[in-house]
Amino acid sequence: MTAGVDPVKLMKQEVGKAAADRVQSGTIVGLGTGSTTAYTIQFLGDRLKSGKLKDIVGIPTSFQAEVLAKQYGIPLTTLDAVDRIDIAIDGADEVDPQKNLIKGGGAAHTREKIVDYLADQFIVVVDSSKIVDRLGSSFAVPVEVIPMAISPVMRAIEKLGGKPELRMGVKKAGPVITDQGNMVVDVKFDRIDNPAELEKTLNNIPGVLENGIFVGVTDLVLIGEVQDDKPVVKEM
Ligand SMILES: O=C(CO)[C@H](O)[C@H](O)COP(=O)(O)O
Repeated sequence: MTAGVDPVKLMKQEVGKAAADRVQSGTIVGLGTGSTTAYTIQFLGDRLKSGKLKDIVGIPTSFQAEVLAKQYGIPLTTLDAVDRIDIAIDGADEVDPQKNLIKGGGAAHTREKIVDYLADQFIVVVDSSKIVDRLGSSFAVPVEVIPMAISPVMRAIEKLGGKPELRMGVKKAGPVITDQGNMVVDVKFDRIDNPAELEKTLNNIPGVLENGIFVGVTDLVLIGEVQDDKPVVKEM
């Protein structure tokens, strides 16, 4: 391992690069959000610049992804201009053995779900700490809520047995505001037995825009691990 370099950062870099390696010229690419996909976006930009990759066009899943794509010279388009996405690459906060996910650690799960679900191939990039036996083991479920509905939604979630907490800003007074101008409630459940059912139940509460449970959509998970002091990428 390179002395003094954070091993998690190295794993994220390696896995971000491995995902970028799977993108082919002439494709429409969903660009995920977070610190891992930031490396993918950077590597895609490098490849375009060197000519190894040609004619890709990106669809960002957040303002962060859009800014990074512009910084690294990736041309962008919108869902109004294309009717399909070839490949989407995105991070996750938890991955279970069925490749179901919790996402939304960066409050971008609504746009991420739209883009990732539209892709012919959806690749998830994570470091090994994100792999869990059961969703909800360590991460709360992010739920994007329209601001005027915050109180009734939090009450409805409590009735479902969840412990909701309004996500607060860091270096910003008050709640986190999403790219859509909404708020995020992080919901801890004692145990999630049926992620597919919980995903639907949460989305049925009036005022909820989208939650961060992704079921049955992941094609491939690339997992960054450290082995013999070196970062390696495994597939699931
Ligand atoms: O869902 C997300 C943002 O809403 C991210 O993909 C998720 O939080 C993982 O981020 P990171 O790669 O920084 O660990």
